[in-house]
Amino acid sequence: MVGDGITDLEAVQVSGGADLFIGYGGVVARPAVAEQAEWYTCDYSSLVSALSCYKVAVIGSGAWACAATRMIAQNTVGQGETASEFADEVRIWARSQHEAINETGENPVHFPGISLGPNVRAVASVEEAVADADLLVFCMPHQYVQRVCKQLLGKVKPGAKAISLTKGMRVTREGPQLISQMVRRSLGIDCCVLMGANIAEDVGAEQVSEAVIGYSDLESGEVFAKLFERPYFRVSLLPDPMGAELCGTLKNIVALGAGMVDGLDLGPNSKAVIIRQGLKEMRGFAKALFPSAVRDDTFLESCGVGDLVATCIGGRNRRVAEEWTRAALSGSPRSWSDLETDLLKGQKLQGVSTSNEVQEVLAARKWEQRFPLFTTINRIVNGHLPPSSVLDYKEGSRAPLVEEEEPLVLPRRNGGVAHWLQPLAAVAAATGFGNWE
Ligand SMILES: NC(=O)C1=CN([C@@H]2O[C@H](COP(=O)(O)OP(=O)(O)OC[C@H]3O[C@@H](n4cnc5c(N)ncnc54)[C@H](O)[C@@H]3O)[C@@H](O)[C@H]2O)C=CC1
Ligand SMILES: O=C(CO)COP(=O)(O)O
Repeated sequence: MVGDGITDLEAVQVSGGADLFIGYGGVVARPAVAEQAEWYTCDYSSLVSALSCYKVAVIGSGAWACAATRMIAQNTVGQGETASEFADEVRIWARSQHEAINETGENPVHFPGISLGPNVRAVASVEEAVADADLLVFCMPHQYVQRVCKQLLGKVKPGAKAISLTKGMRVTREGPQLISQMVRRSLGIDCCVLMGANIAEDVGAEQVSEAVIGYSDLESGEVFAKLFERPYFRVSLLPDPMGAELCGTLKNIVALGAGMVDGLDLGPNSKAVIIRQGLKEMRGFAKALFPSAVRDDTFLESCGVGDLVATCIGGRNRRVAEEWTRAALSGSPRSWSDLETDLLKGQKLQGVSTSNEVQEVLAARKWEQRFPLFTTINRIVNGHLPPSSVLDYKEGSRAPLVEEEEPLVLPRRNGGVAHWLQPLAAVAAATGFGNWE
């Protein structure tokens, strides 16, 4: 309800009345109305543009979701009052941490010690988060996105735009499906991607970082670039959304290989072998899936070589794979899920399930030997080869897959029967990684 009289104020009723009263003082200015109205304006054009400014919802509240929310909130704070492009408030869907975020301003579990911003409001329900939002920022571990999309069917504002910060993919009966494709298909809205070398804690500490926004619709890409760009966060637009998203997804597999190299106590030369071959297979896989869409240059951007290097040096996939390798070599193997719980404290490991998903595609298309590093990492992850095989990836990709009970003949360099691989395979098989919710 918009009005200028005291009786107009009374139109707001809990049941059956107006939800909100906007006081208008452009013709007659009444002090009592100005005082009691939830929102008061004397200027019609600022009212119209304030009503039409973009409302933002972030779906997810993990480490990267919190760092992203913080950047967005820095860009939108105070904008609503000056009737600019974005509404001041940023809503974040936080399943279990909403009360803590609203009370303390930070997520004490996933992103402790970093304030998200005074204009951030956390909600417990994803439906409430997206209710009247124009810009939806999807940022959650990839295995949960499909379930959330199903929950949001019919709940998203028509004409809303989305962007996915999630790194991962799904394999359906029809073949691989990127997260942005899933959002686009299930919710019927445009979906860009933001990908880059973006370790959440470093972005939260405002260390200079860069990212690309992969877009199909330039107008959407430009809106999201304005939403994210900060002096410490450099955003460029890239007309190759699929290439960018596949880079972000596949580098998590390569980072597992880099962690294995660290667990084997090898140095930078050996890690460079993994990074170089990994980049080659990332490009090969992306171009094999989408030959006419994926561009070579994409792999030289922050989403490509940038993210690959950052994750192979400082990412969670690298860290967990290092510990997994050390445990395997010590003769007391630990499962991936056990290490995830222990080391990541509620954050999620994406590389193991992504490796299994990508391997499904490689097996279905008989591409295993075209992608020897991906294949070898997958066999190591599942306990069919020892971690030391990671650098012998050409041989590893040729090694026959064996049943868990059978003795395993190692690749030539190591020789002999891997007696310790049997418990390792059992531990790996018990991970449950690759299960979608
Ligand atoms: N953390 C990082 O440095 C970066 C992460 N990414 C990517 O962003 C995506 C999200 O990562 P983070 O925000 O770091 O999340 P995270 O790894 O910190 O995981 C915690 C999140 O998972 C959610 N979650 C846990 N169990 C759930 C369930 N059963 N159903 C629904 N949600 C559940 C939690 O609510 C929370 O939002 C991932 O795809 C990741 O690869 C991308 C760049 C950097
Ligand atoms: O994607 C990331 C950095 O860009 C983070 O990778 P991790 O999940 O391995 O930490």
